[in-house]
Amino acid sequence: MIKIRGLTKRYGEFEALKGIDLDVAPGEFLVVLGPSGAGKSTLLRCINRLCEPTRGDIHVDGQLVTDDSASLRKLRRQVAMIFQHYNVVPRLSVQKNVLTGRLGAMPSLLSWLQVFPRKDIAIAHECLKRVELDEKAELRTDTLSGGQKQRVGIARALAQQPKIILADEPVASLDPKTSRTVLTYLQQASRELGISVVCNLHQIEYAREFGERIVGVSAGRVVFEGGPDALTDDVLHRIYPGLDHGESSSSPMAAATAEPALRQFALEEA
Ligand SMILES: Nc1ncnc2c1ncn2[C@@H]1O[C@H](COP(=O)(O)OP(=O)(O)OP(=O)(O)O)[C@@H](O)[C@H]1O
Repeated sequence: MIKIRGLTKRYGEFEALKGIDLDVAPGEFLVVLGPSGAGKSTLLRCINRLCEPTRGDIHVDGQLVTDDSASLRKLRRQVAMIFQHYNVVPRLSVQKNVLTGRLGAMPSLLSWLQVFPRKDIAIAHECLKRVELDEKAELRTDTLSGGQKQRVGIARALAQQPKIILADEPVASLDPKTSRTVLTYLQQASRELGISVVCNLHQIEYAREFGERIVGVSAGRVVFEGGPDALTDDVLHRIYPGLDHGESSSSPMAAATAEPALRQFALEEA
């Protein structure tokens, strides 16, 4: 479904991606795991052309993606995005937020007027059912919890009826129980609808639990590719260089797993 060859991205003199080769199969749930600054977001942003690759080719569903407008329009219809901070419109209802996922498929006058055909309202309702939020459709989105907002984010992505969902740290702002719930909805949608998911994560235990395949990225390179069982301590050292056995009384794996919690703590302190 996605074929990436020789993907390089430079920001000025700095090379954030250093020749990535990667394939994602139809319906696959792929987790991209790596430390902060490894290049995970840049990789997703290059796939959906939010940022322009410096070198390399990306094929989506057999078509080479280029920067011409027809190619980009097609890409935007096929690829949906889920963000760490949900990117919902707080004052809009839950249903309206989900309906924004339909805008790209609607005639431009209707989308400009934000008049949604009955068919699109039915699709939004169906997507809300998938994440068990249909009863909250009429509520303002800012009345929801973080986990519920991310479920709205998933429903909005599904409403787009995409072939691919790119999820950039979708649970980084959520507690562990809510994170599992959110990832489970995403996993179910991928399985039942055959959508390929590329999901950036920091948390090793979620990568193991939800990833059918895991790609480890470190300093802009793919340093590991394999199933969850192959994610050994040695592999974790490759993905998280500098992680040393003496750093923690527990295993390196636990130390790496703790990283997002530490980051969250730092944020709360800030
Ligand atoms: N617009 C930009 N301009 C300059 N440098 C950038 C830009 N975006 C990202 N970078 C740099 O590229 C590197 C990779 O960043 P990226 O956000 O892709 O990493 P990441 O693995 O997603 O990290 P995190 O998990 O913290 O989001 C980092 O060193 C970052 O500072």
